[in-house]
Amino acid sequence: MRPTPLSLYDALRARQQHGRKALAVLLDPDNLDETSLLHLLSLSETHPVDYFFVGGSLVISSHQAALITLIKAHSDVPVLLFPSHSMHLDGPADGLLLLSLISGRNPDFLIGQHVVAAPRLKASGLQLLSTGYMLVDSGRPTTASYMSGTAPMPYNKPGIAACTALAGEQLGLKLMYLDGGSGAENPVSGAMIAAVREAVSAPLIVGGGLNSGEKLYAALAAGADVVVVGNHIEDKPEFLAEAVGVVASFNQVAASQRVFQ
Ligand SMILES: CC(C)=CCC/C(C)=C/CC/C(C)=C/CC/C(C)=C/COP(=O)(O)OP(=O)(O)O
Ligand SMILES: O=P(O)(O)OC[C@@H](O)CO
Ligand SMILES: [Mg+2]
Repeated sequence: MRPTPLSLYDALRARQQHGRKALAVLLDPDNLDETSLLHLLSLSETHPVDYFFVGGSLVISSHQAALITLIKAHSDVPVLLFPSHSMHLDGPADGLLLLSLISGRNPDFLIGQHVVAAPRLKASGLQLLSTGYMLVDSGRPTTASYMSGTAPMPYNKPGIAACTALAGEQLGLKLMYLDGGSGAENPVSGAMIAAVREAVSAPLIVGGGLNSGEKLYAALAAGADVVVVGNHIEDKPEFLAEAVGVVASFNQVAASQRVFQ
């Protein structure tokens, strides 16, 4: 009998327990046409990624569902919706990051959108991954903080991020996401990632402005379990090879260290 596949959450936990890091590529439907998506999917056959996240702060285009259908036709990589609004739920994805914006104090993004979306989410059959979403000041205003009407957490206050994540975990959120925001000038600091890592046991996703191998490596070394790259792969799809290489080499070194322990 074939074993039942692990749920998305159990697979993330299993990875984390084995010290295996993951790369998620963020696809923004507003910045992606079918030709560029097919190019990226063909690159990802040679350089396998772990997750596709799909989302953007507006989603003006109406082809999100068609893009996800195209991914599903060409790839087995799990697709997770990364919605900025309860309206952005279309497409045959595998799961959804059910974000509660715990760095902010806007009730609509803490619980309001979720109330509106709840019946549709229940009917969708999507695997829901409740996620404490934290926006961090990255040097300039970001679309996500503007659109959500919330102030990001100060860049140099790891303690605030740690207590925010801890409170989120105590409330039952299963994943944590530290985000410097799309195209962040400065990615979230290693000190903040390490403080959150220390405070909670939930798998930790980190993104925003990770546009070089060194920045990806630093986020992983500080304790990120999943690193997310959006803009830089949109601009330079060839960066996918380097990003995949950084995560793979990190995993290899970690595995060989375990053998010699
Ligand atoms: C309950 C449901 C279904 C949704 C909750 C929605 C919440 C709480 C969202 C959190 C706040 C927010 C605005 C998150 C943004 C997430 C996102 C898709 C970011 C990626 O978009 P960017 O790449 O930053 O945007 P642009 O490329 O458009 O600048
Ligand atoms: O587009 P970038 O800067 O890679 O950011 C990815 C994501 O974390 C933004 O929400
Ligand atoms: Mg974007």
